[in-house]
Amino acid sequence: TPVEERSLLETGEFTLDSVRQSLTGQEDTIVYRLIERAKFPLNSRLYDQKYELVPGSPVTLIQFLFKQTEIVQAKAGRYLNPEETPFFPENLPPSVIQDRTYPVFLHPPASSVNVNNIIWDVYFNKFLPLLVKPGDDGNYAATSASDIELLQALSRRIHYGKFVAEVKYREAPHEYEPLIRAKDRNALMNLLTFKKQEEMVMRRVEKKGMVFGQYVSLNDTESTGKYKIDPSLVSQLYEKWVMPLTKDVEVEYLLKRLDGEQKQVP
Ligand SMILES: C=C(O[C@@H]1C=C(C(=O)O)C=C[C@H]1O)C(=O)O
Repeated sequence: TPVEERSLLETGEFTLDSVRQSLTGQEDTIVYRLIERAKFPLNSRLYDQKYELVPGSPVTLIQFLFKQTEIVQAKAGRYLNPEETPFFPENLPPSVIQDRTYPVFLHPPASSVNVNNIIWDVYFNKFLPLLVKPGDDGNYAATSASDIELLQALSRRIHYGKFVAEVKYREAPHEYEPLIRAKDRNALMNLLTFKKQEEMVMRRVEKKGMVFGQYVSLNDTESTGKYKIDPSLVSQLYEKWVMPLTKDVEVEYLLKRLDGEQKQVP
């Protein structure tokens, strides 16, 4: 199996390289799911409580369906996996199946970082209107299923920042520790940022938007030059939100990285 497709929790080989390979594999999932969501129009009634699509409840239909989905998936053990972060963590039921155990790689006090409320807000208020055409086809069940899968893929990618941060910390603890103790967010952000890597990611996801978003025809000479989603929108999504939020997760994780750890004797 290509390394991009294996879970690092399976192999236990966490290095900056292997973590980046996992992020690369996750790009494929994100681009496929963008293409799937773009098949439906906005369907804004799903996201607007005033239509009261869930009778007698103060929540939007998407909130209702998302929470119910997480409840079912929690029973299957989804959130025992440290790569997964719930959007509605309150009162999730325990897993009903005998689950495998996961190796502990993350620093436990820092592993609970959760920015899903920000991902939710950015997705519905800023990004979705750019991705889809306006309108309402009433296809709420399929549209919400598509939103849920896409949001879960984005959340998994962004929260992978925890694994990235742990790897970077272990590679250079003496560089990180003073900044963590000083709670210096800006200096931490600078230390963990690799501009060249970010530019590569942006170019690659745009290319994936082109390759995965082609219209396939049996007639070789026929090329419409059109794509199922705008490839530059994919790199915009990464530049404006996915990478900055991944780095926020890295910073938040690092700020908690020394919690519960004994102070070193100088
Ligand atoms: C995830 C990393 O940390 C930062 C975030 C990146 C991203 O979100 O793709 C890329 C480079 C770094 O600035 C990394 O170094 O790979």
